This record gives sequence, C-alpha cells and structure tokens, in this order.
Amino acid sequence: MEGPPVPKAKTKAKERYLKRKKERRKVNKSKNKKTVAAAARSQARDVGEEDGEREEEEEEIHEEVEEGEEEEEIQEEIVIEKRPKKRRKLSIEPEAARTKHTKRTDPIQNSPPPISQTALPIFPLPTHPSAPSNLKTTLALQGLDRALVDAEVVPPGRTMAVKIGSDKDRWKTGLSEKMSRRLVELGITELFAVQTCLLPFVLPRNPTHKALYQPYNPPRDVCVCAPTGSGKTLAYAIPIVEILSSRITTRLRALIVLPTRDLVMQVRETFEEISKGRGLKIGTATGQHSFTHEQGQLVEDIPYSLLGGCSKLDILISTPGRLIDHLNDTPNFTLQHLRFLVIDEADRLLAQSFQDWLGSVVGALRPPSHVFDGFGSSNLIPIPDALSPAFHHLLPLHHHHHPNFLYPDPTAFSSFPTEHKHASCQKLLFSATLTRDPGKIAALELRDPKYFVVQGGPAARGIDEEDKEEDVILDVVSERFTMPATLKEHMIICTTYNKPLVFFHLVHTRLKTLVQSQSQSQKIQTQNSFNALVFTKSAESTNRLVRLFEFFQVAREKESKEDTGMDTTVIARAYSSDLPPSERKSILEEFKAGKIQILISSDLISRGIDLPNITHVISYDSPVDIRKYVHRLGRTARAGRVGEGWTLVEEQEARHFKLMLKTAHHLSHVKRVRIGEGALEGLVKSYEVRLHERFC
Ligand SMILES: Nc1ncnc2c1ncn2[C@@H]1O[C@H](COP(=O)(O)OP(=O)(O)OP(=O)(O)O)[C@@H](O)[C@H]1O
Repeated sequence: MEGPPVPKAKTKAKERYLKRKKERRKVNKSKNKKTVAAAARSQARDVGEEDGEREEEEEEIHEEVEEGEEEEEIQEEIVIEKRPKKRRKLSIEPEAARTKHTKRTDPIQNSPPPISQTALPIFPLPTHPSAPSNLKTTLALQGLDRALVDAEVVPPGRTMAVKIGSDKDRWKTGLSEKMSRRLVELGITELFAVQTCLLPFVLPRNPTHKALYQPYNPPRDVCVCAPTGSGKTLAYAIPIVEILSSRITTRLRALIVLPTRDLVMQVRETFEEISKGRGLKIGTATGQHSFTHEQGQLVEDIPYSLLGGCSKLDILISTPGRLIDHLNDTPNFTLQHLRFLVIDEADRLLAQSFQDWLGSVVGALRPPSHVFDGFGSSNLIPIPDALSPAFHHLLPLHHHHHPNFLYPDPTAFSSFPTEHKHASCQKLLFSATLTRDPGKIAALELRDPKYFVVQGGPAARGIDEEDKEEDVILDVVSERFTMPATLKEHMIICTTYNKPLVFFHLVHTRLKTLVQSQSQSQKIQTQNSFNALVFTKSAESTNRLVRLFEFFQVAREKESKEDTGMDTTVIARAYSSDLPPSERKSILEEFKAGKIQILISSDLISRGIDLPNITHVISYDSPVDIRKYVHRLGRTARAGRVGEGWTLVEEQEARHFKLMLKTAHHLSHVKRVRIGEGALEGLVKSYEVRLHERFC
C-alpha cells in the first residue's frame, strides 16, 4: 500500500528564490503607492495580478526543471530582466494595439512580440508563397505543348437548337438557311457539344473569313478530342459544305482521310446527305476500284498537265494508301487548292507510317520554293485561274509571249510574285483518343493549333469547377478518355474453357432480358431483339467463334424446341476484310434491319463505324490497350442512346486488364459480373452432347 504523498523538501535554491520574490513584492507595493496615478492604479493591479499568476506559473516551471543550481540561477535572471519591460509595455500600449496582436491567426505571428518592439521598427515576418491548390496538375502539365494545355474544354451536355427562319433565328448557329433546313429534314434539331464549339470556330460570321483562299491570313488548325458517338463527323462536314458551297469552279478543296474503306463510305454518305442540292462533287479513293477507274473519277481526262491541276471533285474522301498512289501517279491531281484537310481517327492514322503518307500530304500542301523555269520541253500550260494564290510564283511571267499563255499582262499583278503567301489549308484533326505524341503532331506542321476537348462534367468527376479545365486536359494527355454517359460497362472473368459458354449464356440470358427491360423503361418500340457487335482479336478467331456459336446454337435450338417449344434462334455472322465489298454491305444492312443479331468481327470495325441500333458490344477477346477498349465499346451508346459493353476476361489476363483500366482511372466504372458454374450447367450439357454427336 502506498502512503499519502509526502510534500517535497524545498531545496536551497528554491528557498533563496522565494525570499527574493517576497522582497520584490514589497518594493513593488511601495513604488506603486507613491508613483502611479489613481486611474492607472487599478490597471497596474490587474497587471500585478497577472504577474502574480505568471510568477506562480514560473514557480511551477521551476519545480519541474531539474534541480541543478546553475539552471535555476539562469531562469531567475531571465525572469528578473523581463519583468519590468513587460510591465512597461503593457502599461503604455494602447488597447487597440493589444487586441490587434491577439487577433492574429498566423501561428508565427501569434508568438509574443519581440522585446525591442517599442524601440525598433517591425519587419514583416517571412511568409510562404501560397501553393496553387491544384499543384499536382500544374506540375504534370509542365513542358507539354502549350496549345494542348490551353485547350478549350467543352461540357458534353452542351447543345444548341437548329432553327429555320430569319437570320436572327439562325444567328446563334451561324448556319445558312439551306443548311438549317437540310439538318432539320434529317432530324437534326440541335447541335451536339462538339458541333457547338467547332462550327463558330471554322465557320466564322465574318464573310471574309469564309473565303476559300486566305493567303495573307491563313486559318488556325484545329485538334478535337471528343467521345465516341458524339457527332464529330457532322462537326467537320457541316462547315466544309457551308464554305465550299460558295465555290465558282470545281477544285479539290476538301480532303478527308480515314483509316478504313468502311469509314470512307460512311463519311461519304454523311456528306452526300447534308450537301444535297448544294452542287458539290464528292468522290472517294479507297482502292476498292481499279486505279485507272479512280483516276477517271478524280481528274479530267486531258492529254496535258496543268500547274493548278484539273480536279473533277470538290471533296475527296480517301484512305491514306490510295491517296499517296494518286499523289504520285495521277496527272493533274494536286492538293494546292485544299481549304480543308481532315484527319479523322487521327491517332490511328498518325500511327501509320505507310509510305510516309503524312509527309507526302503535308509536302503537297506546302508551296514549292522553286520558280517555274520556262516551258522547255515540257508541255505545261500555265493557266493562272487554275493556280492557288500560294502557288502563283510558279507562273512564268517572262513567257507571256507563249502562244498558249492565257495570262494577261503580268505588270497588272506586279505585287504577287514577291509577296509571301500561305497555303489556305486548315487542318482538322479528330479522335475520341487524341494522341499527345509531340513527334507525331509536329509532323503535321500545324498552324497555331486550337484544341477542343469535349470531356466530363465536374460533378461527375468529383472535382471543383475551378480545377476542372486543367484536370480534364491532364486526363487527355494521360490517356484517361471519356466514355459516353449512356454506356454501362461490365466485365466477366472466366476460364479459357468456360469462355464460349459464358458467351452463349450472355447472349441467351443477359442480352435478351436487358433489352426487354430497357425497352420497357424507355417506352420505345423494339422488336424485342438485340443487336450485338462482338469483337475478337483476329479474323481467324472471328471465324472460329462463328463456327462454335453456330454449332452450339443447333444443339440449343433443338433442345429448347423439344422442351418448351420456344424459338431460340439467334443468327450470328462474321464480318471481315476477306469478304467482297458487296457482301460486307449486305451483311451490314441485314444487321441494321435486325435480321442478324450478332455480328462478329476483328477490330476492323472497332473505330468510327456508326451503326445506330447496336444495343450491346461484347469484347470476346479482351482489348490489349485502353484505346481499343474505348473505340470498341464506343460502337454502342452513340448519340445519347443507351448501350451496354461487356468484356470477357480470361483469368490469366485479368491482372493486365484491371491494371489497364486502373491506369486510365476507369476501373470503378466497370461492373464485375460473376456467372456461377450453375448457370452454365445446362449449356455444358448441350455443348457436350453436340460435341459427342459430331466427333464420336
Ligand atoms: N446534332 C445531332 N443530332 C442528332 N444526331 C446526331 C447529331 N450529330 C451527330 N448525330 C448522329 O450521331 C451519331 C454519331 O455521330 P458520329 O459518327 O459523327 O460520331 P463520332 O463522334 O465520329 O464517333 P466515333 O468517335 O466513334 O467515330 C451519328 O449517327 C450521327 O448521325
């Protein structure tokens, strides 16, 4: 048992200290009585009490201190030295100044003012420069292309009504009466976000900016990053048709480069639809027809070459390979008159180094440095009307006496050979997954490029409005691309053996039921059917999966008819580049009409293809990179429609797939669905029975 606490014996030092303290009190009391006025007396008492308290505090402090003689002596000296100064300060400092000190919140400034405060000027305390709230983002954007960092961020939900009527009604969109009318006829009553930002930029209200040639004030180039199915095609097709419709003679003024033949056909359709009645000549070059046939479509059949070319088209839509062939081998095919060069699916095309297609195209736009050196043996006939302003220096002014020289007196135009003129071509780049590779962008020789990024709302992304722009741009450069808001994403992790069964299960249960529930919730009429686009890793895998599906389907149909009398017919077809174009076209038409429910393909149609009725996208073989993931799933949930994306991931691929999504900050958007063995049991039976029938 512990006894009651024994009071500590006072040390010698403490006794000495207490004695001196008593003496000091006596002296102070007598001083106060004599010198301090009655009004100040009460304040002095307060201070004295304060000091008394402080002294008691000091006592306690001293008791805690190690009871070494020296230390106590030092402490005592400090106390004695400080006291009169503090007291003096408190008694003379005005009340306002005191409160000012106590109100400070800065911890550094909250410390007691320096002893010499009354005598010396107060220097400002050092302060830390306040770091930007989004420091991480700011740092991450360091060293990036300024144009990209200054990109205009456009919220995906922004729309603008297309109105027919007076100029005032159409003022907001800047569209002509003809174009507005045509769009409304096509059911386009409002412009989507990407169109609302691009139209005013490419189609300015100032009529001089709409000119076909702008040799002294060339237009800025544009790079656009907007989600799949957000309407990028119309975003460039509308202003091109509007500006080109003012042409007097036919010249090749717009070139649209796309990675595949299918996309070329699709974009051609869009151009034809919106330019109906505007008199523009639109052509394609894809290698689908013979080279000479294409040449006949592209240029006039004349037996001589013209410096300015001799185009039969206003708009050419082409794949890069065939374009280069024509640039090299088609007489009178020139890009000097181009007002627009569109590179759609830009990241994919820029990754293609085929025949240095990009270098050749950019080179063909550049006015040549050499000057025409006479006719010599060549049969070139310079017709000034056919030369673009930037190429005028090619004119042989000293040969105006040539019998075929149609050019008037050159002195009348004496300024143009010396003035520097720019090509008027405006380059427009589009992708849902725009590249940030500076090397590839540099090869394009962009002129003061303007970037538009259509991406995520701040609320959806859980960030402040203020930080939004930089974060969105950081997302783009970090390849964290936005998916359509109406898309639901799922993944199923399964074994390699189970994968075909999981696929069948998905088709026969999930897809059908989901389509039913969707049509009910949206109150839309459907044929109670689904249209699924299935991606595999190669044409070979596509054919194998189609065979497997058909093989399984036979067993399943037989079984269901016997059991329930229900028709479980599902038709799957392969879509591959091996098929002749006519067959591919008819397959797509049947798929659009709902006669084929499942279209199985390699990544051939993973980009750009717009099949409006696709309800589901299934990645049978999981995509190896995020761009593929974005484009494949982007075939559904287009133009504000709902859609579902499913990815089948084999167990050994799961780590890579999840990591890929995680790096893209997208893992949380993809719901994992588990399909138990029980769900597959019935399927296994029919699968094995059929296998047995076939091979035994
Ligand atoms: N303003 C609009 N109103 C209604 N539908 C539109 C509008 N703009 C585009 N669409 C439709 O949206 C669909 C998708 O457009 P588009 O093919 O241009 O998308 P995208 O952005 O190029 O997609 P991707 O990146 O996959 O190529 C098309 O069917 C198109 O007709």
